[in-house]
Amino acid sequence: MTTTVGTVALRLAGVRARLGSREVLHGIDLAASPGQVLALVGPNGSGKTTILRCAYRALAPTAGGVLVLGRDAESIGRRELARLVGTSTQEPPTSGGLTVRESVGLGRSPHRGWLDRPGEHDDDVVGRCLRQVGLSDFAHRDVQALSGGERQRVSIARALAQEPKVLLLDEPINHLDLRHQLTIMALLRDLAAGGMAVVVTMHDLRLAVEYCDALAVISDGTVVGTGDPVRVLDDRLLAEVFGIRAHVRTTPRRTLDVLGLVDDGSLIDE
Ligand SMILES: Nc1ncnc2c1ncn2[C@@H]1O[C@H](COP(=O)(O)OP(=O)(O)OP(=O)(O)O)[C@@H](O)[C@H]1O
Repeated sequence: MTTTVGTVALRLAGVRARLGSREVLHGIDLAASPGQVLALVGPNGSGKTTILRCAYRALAPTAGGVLVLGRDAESIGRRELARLVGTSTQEPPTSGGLTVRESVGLGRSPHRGWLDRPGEHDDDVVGRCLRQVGLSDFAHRDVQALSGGERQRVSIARALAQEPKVLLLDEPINHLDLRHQLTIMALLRDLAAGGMAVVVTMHDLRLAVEYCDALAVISDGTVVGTGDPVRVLDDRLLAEVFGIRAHVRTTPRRTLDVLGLVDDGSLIDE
C-alpha cells in the first residue's frame, strides 16, 4: 500500500482557529505528501472539518500557517489555489437546474479564462471523472433529482475535475453504500499512486486502516497521534479518544475485520 512519498504538498503549521467566540483548533501540525492518503479521524466535533476549511482557505487561522507545495496559501490567488487544491465538503451539491455533467464541469472553471467555453480537454476530463466515481450513466440527470450518495459522488467528481495536486475530502463516503465506499477508497489510492496528496476525513476506522497510509487522530482541536494507522490506533488511544474498548487486529489486515470490539461491552462510560 505504501507509495513513493515526495516533498510535502500540504503543510499546516501551528494552526489555531476560532469559530464564534471559541477557539476550536489549538495549534495543528500536519503534513501530506504526494503519493499519500492521509485520514483525519476523531470524534464528532473534534475539529476535522475546521482543519480542512483552514487548508482550503475557507477559514483564516488566527495563528500559524498553511503551505501548499511549499508556498504560503495566503499568497496564492483564489483561481490558482483552486487549480492546486480540490475540495469536496460534507454537504453534497444541490445546485438546482444543473445536470450532473454541468455540475462536475464547474470543477474546470479555474483552468479557463472567465469568458472561455469548455473545450475538448475539459469534456474529456469531466468524462473521466464521471467514470471514476461511477456516474457516467447519470451525466444528463438533474443533480437535484439524485440520492444523497449519488450527489456525494458528484461532489467528489467535481473536485477531481479541478485536477488538483492536493485533494481534500470531508467525509466522502458517509452517504455511500459499502460497494461505493470501497470504490471511492480504492480510487483515492489510485489518485495517490498518480502523485496526488489526498487528505480525507472519515469515521470508519476500519476503512481508514485498510486504505490510508497515515492517520492523524484529532481530539478536541489538537493532533493526539499521527503515523502508520495500525501503530497509531492502539488500545489506549481507542479508549481515551473514541471511548471504546477495542483493539486493532494486524492480521488479517482486511476491511471490516481490522477493528475488534471486545465482547463484554465496547462502550466506555463517559
Ligand atoms: N459556527 C460555529 N460556531 C461555533 N462553534 C462551531 C461552529 N461550527 C462548528 N463549531 C464547533 O467547532 C468544533 C469543531 O467542529 P468540526 O465541524 O470541525 O468538527 P468535526 O471533527 O469535523 O466533527 P464531525 O465529525 O461531527 O463532522 C465543534 O465543537 C463544533 O461544535
